[in-house]
Amino acid sequence: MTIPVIDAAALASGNEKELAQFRAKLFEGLKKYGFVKLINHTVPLPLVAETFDQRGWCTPGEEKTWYLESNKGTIKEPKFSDSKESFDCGHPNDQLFPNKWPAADVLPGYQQTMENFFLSCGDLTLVLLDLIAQEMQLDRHIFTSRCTNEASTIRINHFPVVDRAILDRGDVSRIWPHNDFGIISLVFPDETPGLEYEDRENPGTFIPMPYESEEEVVVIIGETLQRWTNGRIRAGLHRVNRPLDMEGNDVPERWSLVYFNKADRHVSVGPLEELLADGSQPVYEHLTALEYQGLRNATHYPSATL
Ligand SMILES: O=C(O)CCC(=O)C(=O)O
Ligand SMILES: [Fe+2]
Repeated sequence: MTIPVIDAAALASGNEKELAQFRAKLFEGLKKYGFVKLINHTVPLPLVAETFDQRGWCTPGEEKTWYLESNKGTIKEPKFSDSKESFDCGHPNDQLFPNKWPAADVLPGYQQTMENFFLSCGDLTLVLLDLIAQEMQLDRHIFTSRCTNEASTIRINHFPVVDRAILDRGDVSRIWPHNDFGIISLVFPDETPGLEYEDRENPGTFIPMPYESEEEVVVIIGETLQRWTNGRIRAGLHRVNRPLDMEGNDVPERWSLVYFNKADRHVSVGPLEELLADGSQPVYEHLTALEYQGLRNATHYPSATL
């Protein structure tokens, strides 16, 4: 089971024939595996590199206080914890949970880079959602009419150097197996191996996602798209492990950038009517995206407030 690497150049060129081929491959890969990798996508590579360079938030010491206050995600559980720290932020104009930024002199340029990265990734996700809808013979805006990216988030994950014995003990991992909650996610990993996807032919076993170049982005189906489509497209279960072929005791440091594209907070994450038109019974209940996020956070992060 090998995740396809798909050339997305047609997104920029707009060539109709190439776009139709891209659309078909995108849908086929996402449906079969829950994951695809794209190259020649529309997020500018210098912007990805610039965002990776924003590692100042991770400086040990007091400067981190602002980040810990703004962080919505990192909650340590006593057991089965993730050995990582992360910075999250949302849409630049999010009114409900406004972003908190460090003072400009603490991390110059940080806010601007994060906002640019947010908007660029957001644009790509909306284009992909329209293409998926078209390939399913649905109204092309069926998903994007429910998603303005106002509730979407980006996360910079930092996996510090850790003693291999701690990870091998079995109660701490880099990230335990999970589905992302949103519609689709974009993951930009660094070159340190670690991201693994579930082998659907052998449930419960995971396959390392090969890293070929900094030009690629991994697209992952999230639970909201699974629910909207009443299970026709399934979320991609994944985890972050240590590099399998490493030597020595120190598991090397790793970074990743993730864009979680999420449904607008007031919309239902239950099956869409159009997906039940063939008479299939709804498999998921209706609740709003905000309620769903709260429910999933409570499962993943029992002490989280959001
Ligand atoms: O670090 C990665 O490669 C993936 C991160 C991830 O799955 C997440 O943050 O939800
Ligand atoms: Fe994830």
